[in-house]
Amino acid sequence: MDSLWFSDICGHHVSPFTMLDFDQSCHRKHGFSLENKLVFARKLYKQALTIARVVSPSQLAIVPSPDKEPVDPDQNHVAWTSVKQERWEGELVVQGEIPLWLKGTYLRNGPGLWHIEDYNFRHLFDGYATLVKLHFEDGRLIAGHRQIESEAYKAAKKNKKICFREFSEVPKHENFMAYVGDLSKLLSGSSLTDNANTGVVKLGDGRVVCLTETQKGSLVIDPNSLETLGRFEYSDSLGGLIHSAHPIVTDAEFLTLLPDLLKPGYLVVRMEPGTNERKVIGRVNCSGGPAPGWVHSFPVTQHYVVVPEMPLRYCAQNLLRAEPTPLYKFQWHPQSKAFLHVMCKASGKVVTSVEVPLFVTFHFINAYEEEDEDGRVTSIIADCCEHHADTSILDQLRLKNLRFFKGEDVLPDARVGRFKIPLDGSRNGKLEAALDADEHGRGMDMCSINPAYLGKKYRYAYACGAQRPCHFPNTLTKLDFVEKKAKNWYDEGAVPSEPFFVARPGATEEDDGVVISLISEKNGGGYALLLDGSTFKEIARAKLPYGLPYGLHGCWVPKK
Ligand SMILES: CC(=O)/C=C/C=C(C)/C=C/C1=C(C)CCCC1(C)C
Ligand SMILES: CC(/C=C/C=O)=C\C=C\C=O
Ligand SMILES: [Fe+2]
Repeated sequence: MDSLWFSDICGHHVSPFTMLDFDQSCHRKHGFSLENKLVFARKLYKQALTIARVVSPSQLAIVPSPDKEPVDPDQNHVAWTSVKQERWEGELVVQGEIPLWLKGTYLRNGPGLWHIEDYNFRHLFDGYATLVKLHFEDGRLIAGHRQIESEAYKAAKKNKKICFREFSEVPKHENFMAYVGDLSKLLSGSSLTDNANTGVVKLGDGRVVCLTETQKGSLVIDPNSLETLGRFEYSDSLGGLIHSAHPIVTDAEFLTLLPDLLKPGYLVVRMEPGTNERKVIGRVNCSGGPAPGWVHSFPVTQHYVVVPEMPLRYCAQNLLRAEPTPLYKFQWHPQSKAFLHVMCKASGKVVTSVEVPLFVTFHFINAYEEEDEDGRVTSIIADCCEHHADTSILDQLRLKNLRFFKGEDVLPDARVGRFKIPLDGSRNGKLEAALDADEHGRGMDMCSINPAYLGKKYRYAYACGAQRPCHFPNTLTKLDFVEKKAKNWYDEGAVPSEPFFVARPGATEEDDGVVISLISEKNGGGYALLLDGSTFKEIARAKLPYGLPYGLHGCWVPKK
């Protein structure tokens, strides 16, 4: 398959995967007419025939495959069970005390529906998005959840089958012609999902947007009713089909990375509040590999954007496959090495690109600049939830693995990986654990910080850690990078979601605030939990009428 190349209508030889950027690349080079599109469609058809000759039928997914995942109701923790109903809202009875200063709505997004009819999805990341809200006011708590009405979700419900390409699921085709049709839709991007199931952000202008890794999966929602209001249309002509699922969002800007699959690299872009137009800050070329590394997230300092180039790279042939590979749409290229690039936010210049030890991360935690006594920036520190350069965590997040826990200690080890990037022209950066990983049970992911410390030297982070034996992060942990200690919260059999820090208005201490998490209990129940940001002790909890599935990332919408 590596030798399979498409040629675009302009005669450029490009890999099938770079054709995903077809609109962008051809437009840039030649403009884009209807006539060109037709010529392209004809060529595409011929190329699909070529692919069909070299790829086995199971890889093409023409034949519906009998790949239902077994679901054992006794083993099925509510965290990994589809949400019970489309929507619900109600006031919760609070045990303990919600601080009166906590006024606003915590929103949490995540993949909450993992089946259509009797077809069960395979991977945690495939589920249709469920948005949850916790509205705090006057010590009271109103909760609710609602399915996000993406095109992918609506089409699946209407047609009773998967209709778009999800993280690991691919629509099944009745026959070869249907496959060819779908292939062309893949290349134009129209068959990609808009299932915005990863995160939710509040833009500086107040709009609230749910996101995933496809750009079309940027959906505006109403933070009160949780209604899906429509697609967030980027008004620029930057093109491309994918972006980082975790933009950096402040009241002043929205920064994100657009991987360039045609000429391996990344565009660093910025969007101002009140606009839908992303403007290019600069471009980074990859230092290794046949394709850019997966960029689920990236960190910034006050003056720089750090662009990670992981050896886990986007992969053309895995994208075309219908049956998931252990690394899904990605491939591990250790020989291509790992790099971190540093771009100046003001000028767009790449000030350094350093090789670093191989790493695997979904989530960067924060980054900051280190200065010498004359105030010159000498290096950058960038922290992430690092999986010891082991990609097996991706497969561990298959629903089959999450649902069948028999008490074995199978969660792969993770740590807070701390990169040190020298700015003196040296070619290599360092990677070490920021604290002993035993402090948090060698589980580490789903992090948050006090947002006032974004890009600045910071002391605390909140994340999910592990109490072993376990198969998934099952604790909430507060990390102290000065004392190199962690405080852990644990409830036997419970699956907590990302601890989200909200600062007390007027606070001067970094950890003065509360930490919010939603807990899925082993008995099928669930509750909202508030911990004190400083002591990390419980201050309030409120039982939900039924347990909710696991969720990913959240945001805070303060009450105006
Ligand atoms: C839920 C989560 O964290 C990640 C979701 C990732 C998705 C939906 C990725 C989708 C993709 C495609 C459908 C095709 C192109 C590659 C890729 C961005 C992985
Ligand atoms: C839930 C998760 C990793 C857990 C590992 O310990 C990763 C989620 C990634 C997407 O947002
Ligand atoms: Fe994420």
